[in-house]
Amino acid sequence: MTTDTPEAVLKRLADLLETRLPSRGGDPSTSYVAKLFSKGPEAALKKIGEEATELVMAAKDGQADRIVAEMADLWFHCLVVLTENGLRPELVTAELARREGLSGLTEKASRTEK
Ligand SMILES: N=c1c2ncn([C@@H]3O[C@H](COP(=O)(O)OP(=O)(O)OP(=O)(O)O)[C@@H](O)[C@H]3O)c2ncn1[C@@H]1O[C@H](COP(=O)(O)O)[C@@H](O)[C@H]1O
Repeated sequence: MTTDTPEAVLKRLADLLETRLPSRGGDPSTSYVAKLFSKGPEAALKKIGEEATELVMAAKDGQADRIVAEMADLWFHCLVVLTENGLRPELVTAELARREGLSGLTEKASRTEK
């Protein structure tokens, strides 16, 4: 298992995904990610739907190794979508950090009060 922090892994992968963008010369003939980008934004969104469904099935079966593998596929394709939109995983971890200590129930109540 890697000793990197999860954030370091996500940042490194995001850096790599950016090099696969058409604007950075990503080559669909040698790169899965460049090929996905070349198909347009719908392609990665479709993969997210597929991977989410596979994760649900793995979790229902309670198989730890499949849950981890399917979650990795899902996170990976979510990173692809972030990259396509010019966004970074640091924005997502910052948003999660911002929510720390704020109960989902409290947050929901504040929304319905508005
Ligand atoms: N982490 C991943 C990663 N996880 C999953 N995948 C690919 O995502 C796809 C998952 O789709 P499926 O399980 O549905 O398999 P499939 O039927 O072959 O997929 P499709 O052809 O239907 O899309 C597979 O092709 C996996 O190989 C990934 N491909 C790449 N990466 C990372 O992205 C980097 C850049 O990849 P390339 O752009 O290919 O060099 C790599 O070095 C890795 O770090």
